[in-house]
Order: sequence, then structure tokens, then C-alpha cells
Amino acid sequence: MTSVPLPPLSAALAQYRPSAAATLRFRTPSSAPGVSASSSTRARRFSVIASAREMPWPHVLTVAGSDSSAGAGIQADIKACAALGAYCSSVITAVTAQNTVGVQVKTGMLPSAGVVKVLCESLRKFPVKALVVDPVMVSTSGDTLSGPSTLATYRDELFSMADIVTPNVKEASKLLGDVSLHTISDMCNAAESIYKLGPKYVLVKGGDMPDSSDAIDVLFDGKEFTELRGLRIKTRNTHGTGCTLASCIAAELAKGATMLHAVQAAKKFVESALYHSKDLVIGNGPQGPFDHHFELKSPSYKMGSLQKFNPDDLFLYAVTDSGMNKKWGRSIKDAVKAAIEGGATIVQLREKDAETREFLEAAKACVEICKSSGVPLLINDRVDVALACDADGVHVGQSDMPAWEVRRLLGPGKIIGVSCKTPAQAEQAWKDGADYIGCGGVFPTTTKANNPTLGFEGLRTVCLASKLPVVAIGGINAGNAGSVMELGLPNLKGVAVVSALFDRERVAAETRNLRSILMKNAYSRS
Ligand SMILES: Cc1ncc(COP(=O)(O)OP(=O)(O)O)c(N)n1
Ligand SMILES: Cc1ncsc1CCOP(=O)(O)O
Ligand SMILES: [Mg+2]
Repeated sequence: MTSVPLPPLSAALAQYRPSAAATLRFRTPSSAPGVSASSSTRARRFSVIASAREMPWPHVLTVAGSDSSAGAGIQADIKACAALGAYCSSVITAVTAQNTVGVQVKTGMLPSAGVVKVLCESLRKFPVKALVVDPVMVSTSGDTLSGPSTLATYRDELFSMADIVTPNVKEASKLLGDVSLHTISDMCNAAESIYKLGPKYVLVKGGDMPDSSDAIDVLFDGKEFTELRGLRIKTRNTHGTGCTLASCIAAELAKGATMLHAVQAAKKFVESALYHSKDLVIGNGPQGPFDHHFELKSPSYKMGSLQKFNPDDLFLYAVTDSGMNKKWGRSIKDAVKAAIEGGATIVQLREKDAETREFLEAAKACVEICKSSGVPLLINDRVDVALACDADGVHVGQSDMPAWEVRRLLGPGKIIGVSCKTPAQAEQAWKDGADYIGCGGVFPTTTKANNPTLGFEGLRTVCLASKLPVVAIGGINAGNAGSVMELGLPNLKGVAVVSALFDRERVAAETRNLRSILMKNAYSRS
């Protein structure tokens, strides 16, 4: 047990304006099961409940001991407040060591060389499944948090035990003797140099790099550099992004993810949290914290699902074509209504010839129809139209706006589909933050000019390489849809069709028929 002095209390309390409603709450001590009550766990714990009057978010300051097993103490206070929608800041009065087993380890600020050495000794004695080292040396606000001897111990002892080390550019620079890092190529060189210190992976985080509209991180595994692009969210609320990213990586590894997946998922979480917290106001400083529990507030969470996109929605993907619908005397709106009536599970408005204003009006009407039926509506190519009508997402091809740029414009909550014909394109779509890929033409088609036919082999190659769910497209109809699904490719979720639905007289009946063919196939596979 280590006792810590209380100057943080005055700093924490300085966040609060004097308020008649502020109260001091006294709680009796509790001790964790299986832990003998030490003087620290017996320490009295206080919580100051501050008025929410001048804060847009309810805010609790807890003054309590830290429980390393996180079941009680300050960690429980923080989780409890978060669950109830209050923000919790903390002053740690005592540090206790309590038991847990089978953990992945993530390190944060290690304030002295002695602490790093103790950690290394313990890790040698008790090896862990995965070790994530966040070398907290320079805070996002630019403050130096550890001295030269700590830095040397990190380099000489801790890094060689790590599965991944996650410095930001300032930390990478410090670790390498204050080299200057200005470009992606500098970040790659830095990752390579840090890799030589012994970790299995190095992630150099470029969030602090100036002059970029993206947050680009570089992951190095000793052989390959992977550039991971994320959105740069304009917000002051970036306090704790590094800690959160490292914790998310550890959590994903604990769930069994590969390193690349863990890092990608962690980046997505941080990006989404920043996006949803960009307008929060907590405290008066130049930097604020963000909301880790943003998903609790989303309407889809309240409806019992956390997913913005369900890959199973790709089952029967209806893609419109105004030329065809005009030919049969239908408006876009009536065509969409009929497809949904027949059982389409997702709709894309692919209106190549429509005037922008006319297209937007039709899109707004279709958004209403799709919303009321719970069917996602995507817009082909036109990010501007998707934004204006608040569609669920956009589908883009290889010559359209890049998916990462679409993601930057639409934010993390929208669905992005990308057309891919090769494994390399599928890999890029995944890195760019797409949700699914469309792969085709599987069969010859006259709907899209100059579109090479991939055949089953091309589809299979892309599906097997893709980390994203896939929908097959191109020349698919009631006569051949079954054979596409019979390929039994695990991430092939469905078929996308244009002419088989819309170049027909009776859209609802055609959709129903195709759906029943797909259903038969789905049942025979399960
Ligand atoms: C589901 C789906 N997959 C592929 C495409 C084709 O998109 P793209 O390559 O951009 O070609 P256009 O449709 O824009 O001509 C798609 N639209 N939908
Ligand atoms: C948009 C598109 N992308 C690849 S093939 C294709 C056209 C699909 O139309 P159809 O279903 O009529 O063959
Ligand atoms: Mg396109």
C-alpha cells in the first residue's frame, strides 16, 4: 500500500464553482471479498456531489482509495457514476493491491525508473498473455511526465516484454533522443527504430501531427507498415485518448482479436467516442475529457441493439435505376415502396441521370419510407445528397470519393459500402473504415457499362480475403441467385440486384420471389 498526498484534491475541487447545492457525502468503508482489510481499504471515503447547475453534465468528485481489482474503490465509483449518466472525477487517497487472475496487462503512467523495474520483475515472475505498453511520457497537452532514467528503463527493460508499444509522436521522438517527426515516413522510421528495442508491434500515433485532416497512425510488425487512417474530430475533448486507445487494444486482445484487428477496433472506439463527445463541456480548461459511454445514449442502444449496421441486412439489396423505373411508369418512391413490400432488406438509390434537386426530393421521401419500415437506405456516389437527406449511408466505387474521405464527412454512425474486385481493394476498404463491400459483376450485365465480369472464382477470391461482409452484384436474378449463395462463402451475406427487380413490371412480386429463393438457400445451409 502506498499513501499519496492530497494536493490533487484542491486541483479537482477547483473545477467546481461554489454552489449552495454542493454536498459532502460520507460513506462507510467496504472491503473487497477475499482481501483482508488493510488500513487503506479501511480509509474513509468521501464523495463531493457538485451541483449540475453550471455544468451541462452531472459531475461527481469521488475522494477514495484505488482498488487494483476494480471491483470496489475509486474504480467502482467511476463505473457507477458512468452507468447513471454522471461524470466522475477522482482524488485517490490510498492505493491498494487486490487480487484478480488471468488478465491482459496494459501499462499507463509509470512515474519512476523504480516502478518500471518492479513491474518488469513482476512480469518476469508472472508472465501475462499480452502486454500493451502505453509509454506515457508526454501528455496530449505537451507536459513531460517522466524523466530520463524512467525513459532508459522503459527502453532497456520493459519494451522487450511488450506485445505492443503505443507512443504518440512526441513520445516516439523522446524515446529516440528527440528526433523530429513531421511526416508519415518519419513515423515509419520511428516505428522501425522502436521495434528494434524488442516489442512485437509498434503503433506510432499521429493524432498530434499538424496539417492533416486525418488522424493517421502507423503500425509496424517488424516486416510491414500499416497506415491506419481515422477521422480527426474537431474537439477540445481529447483528454485521455491515449490511455483509452491502449486500454481498448488490451480489451480486444483479451477477447481474442489479432493485433491488427485490436488496433483497428480501438481506433474506431476512440474516434466514435470523440465524435459523440465533441460538444461536451466538462471543466474550463483548454482540454476536456470525453464520454466513453456514448453508446448508452444512442437510439439503437435504447432499442436493444448497439449496431449501426447489421451485415445480415445485405441479404436482399435492392439498387434502384430511374431509367428502368421511368420505363415502367414508376417514381423512385413507388419503386422503393414496392421493393420493401416484397422484402428487400436494404435499399440503395442509384440515380445516375437525376437532377440534384429532383434526386434530393425523392431521396427525402425514400428516407421516410425506409425509416418507417426499419430498412437502411444508402445513396450511390452522392455524399452531398446523403448528408442532405440524412440517409443511412453511401455506396462508393473505386473511382468515386475514397471511403476514408466519405467516413470523414459522414461520421462514424453511417454505413459505408465500397465496390471491390480484388483482395487489395477489399483490404483498403477495411482500412478506410468501410462497413461492407460489394463485389461483382458476378455475371455479365448491361446495367453497368464496361464492368468486367469476375465470375464465381473472382467472387470467392475477394470474399476469402475480405475482413468485411460482402454482397454479390452483377447480373443476379431469380434464376442464378441460389447458385451464388450455394458457394457457401462465410462472409457472403446476400445479393444486390438492379434489373431483376426494377426492369420488371411487378417490383414487389419479383422481390418476394427472389427473397423466397434466397431464404430456401439460407435454410438449406443452416
Ligand atoms: C452494393 C453495390 N455494389 C457495387 C456497386 C457498384 O458501385 P460503383 O462501382 O461505384 O459503380 P456505380 O454503381 O456507381 O456505377 C453498387 N452500386 N452497389
Ligand atoms: C452497379 C453494378 N456494379 C457492379 S455490376 C452492377 C450492375 C448490377 O445490375 P444488375 O443487377 O441489373 O446486373
Ligand atoms: Mg459509384
